[in-house]
Amino acid sequence: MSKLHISYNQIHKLISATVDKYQFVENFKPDLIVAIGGGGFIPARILRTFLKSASDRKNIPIQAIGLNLYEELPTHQDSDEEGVPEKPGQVVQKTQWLNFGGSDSLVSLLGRRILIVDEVDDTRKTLAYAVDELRKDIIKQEELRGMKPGESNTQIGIFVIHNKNKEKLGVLPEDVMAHYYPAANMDDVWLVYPWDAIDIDTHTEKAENKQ
Ligand SMILES: O=P(O)(O)OC[C@H]1O[C@H](OP(=O)(O)OP(=O)(O)O)[C@H](O)[C@@H]1O
Ligand SMILES: Nc1nc2[nH]cnc2c(=O)[nH]1
Repeated sequence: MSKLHISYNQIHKLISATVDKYQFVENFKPDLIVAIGGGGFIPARILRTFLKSASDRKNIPIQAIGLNLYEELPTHQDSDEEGVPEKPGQVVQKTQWLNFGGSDSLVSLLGRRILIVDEVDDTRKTLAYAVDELRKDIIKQEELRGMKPGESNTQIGIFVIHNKNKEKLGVLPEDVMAHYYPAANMDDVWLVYPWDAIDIDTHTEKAENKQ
């Protein structure tokens, strides 16, 4: 599978341009970011900078969840190659989730405009899983408050740096797709992100040369 290196600068500028392009501070008005780790953490933090600057409001809180689908492919032991493509596993593994519901609850989801952030939408399995689980939590919280499902009018939107143009294995509900904001739409190549680089200078050079 061919690869494309992406630099920190390219990511930063893409995120900035996307906030302007979709005007989603005005259109979606996110008030809670849920970052899918590990790849969603750095984009979420950069995005928060531009959301704050566009809305002139205080920082939007970022909550973290951990989901894992991809497995490393075996490489030669003496290989020092970076950014080796991985293959998707069968099921998404939940390694970390939101803390809510009990008396020690940290996050109320009800009535929020939740923006899920990840770096890449590939097969879409991870995003579909995240939305599904989040919706279950919203319904649980509504039940706890004696509300019917959907009564709290909690909204979910999605921001990704890269969406790959390909057949998707995961399906997102229509109301979520209405607030789906990819910074860039890409061919189906393996994207090598700067946080996976061992040698960041070589990585950045390749990214600048569109390699
Ligand atoms: O659209 P999909 O095919 O579901 O792939 C997208 C997911 O794959 C990567 O996660 P990974 O499982 O590699 O975990 P990581 O973020 O910790 O690297 C990436 O961060 C997305 O969450
Ligand atoms: N780094 C990286 N992780 C992924 N997870 C799913 N697709 C990709 C990709 O193209 N690059």
